[in-house]
Amino acid sequence: MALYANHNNRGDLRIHDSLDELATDLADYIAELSEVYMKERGVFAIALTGGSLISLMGKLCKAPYNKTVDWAKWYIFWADERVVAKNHADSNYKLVKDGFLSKAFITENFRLVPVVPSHVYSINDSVSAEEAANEYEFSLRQLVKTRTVGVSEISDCPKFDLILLGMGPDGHVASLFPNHTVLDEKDEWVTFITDSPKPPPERITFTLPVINSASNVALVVTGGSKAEAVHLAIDDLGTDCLLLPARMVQPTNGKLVWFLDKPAASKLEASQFSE
Ligand SMILES: O=C(O)[C@H](O)[C@@H](O)[C@H](O)[C@H](O)COP(=O)(O)O
Repeated sequence: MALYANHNNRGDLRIHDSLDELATDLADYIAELSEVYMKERGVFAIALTGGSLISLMGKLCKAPYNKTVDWAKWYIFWADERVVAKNHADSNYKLVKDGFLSKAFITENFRLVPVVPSHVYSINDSVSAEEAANEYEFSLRQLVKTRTVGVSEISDCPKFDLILLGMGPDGHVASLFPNHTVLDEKDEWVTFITDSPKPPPERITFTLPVINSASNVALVVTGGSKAEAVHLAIDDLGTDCLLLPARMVQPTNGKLVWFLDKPAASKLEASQFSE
């Protein structure tokens, strides 16, 4: 059985006994939001990352979601991407394509989960990290103008309907790593780094203002190696951990939800939970 809690300003916690249970809850959550924004805006703008998140989203390609979700209205983005060729094993696009989109593209004879290929915004993999980030931001600006992606009420930032993030054991999210100057970026929507502590070194990433302008942000974090970072990102610990990237995820007008398994949640202060 899952445990649910609301932890002050650190969002809703959904803690699951098994990865299978977590994956079902995650698929329900994404499908529900997709329906809400389809009704409200006519489209659903979702940003993904890489990592284990993508296989945990796998249930969306199966019944009932493959029939109930209006995939043709989905617009898919990456909150971070490694600057490698799209067919490279390190590519977050390839991960999503193989694990999800290959089951999701409309082709002539194959309509399992029909996401429209032109609604999938992968990076230009034939230019430098800086150029790729600039081009990605330029595309986003066009889509914000047409409101395919919403716009924040309090800044000019894009307002994604949902940004899905993983978290590393060091507390990084997207390609926002601890103690990196990229955390201070306030003006750009999409920026680049060439010195990622986690390989490969060259990446593009949404900046914190963009992540924090989303309507919904979900952090999907599993495994005991993340337990300390989960504790630092969620529990009330004074000022010491305020610069942990995952703790800096604080949607201004949006909703934050944590999908955790029990090992990832094992160092959280326990008093807050109810079954
Ligand atoms: O490009 C990347 O490296 C990923 O986007 C990265 O931010 C990932 O989401 C986390 O490292 C968690 O990954 P796991 O869930 O696989 O541990």
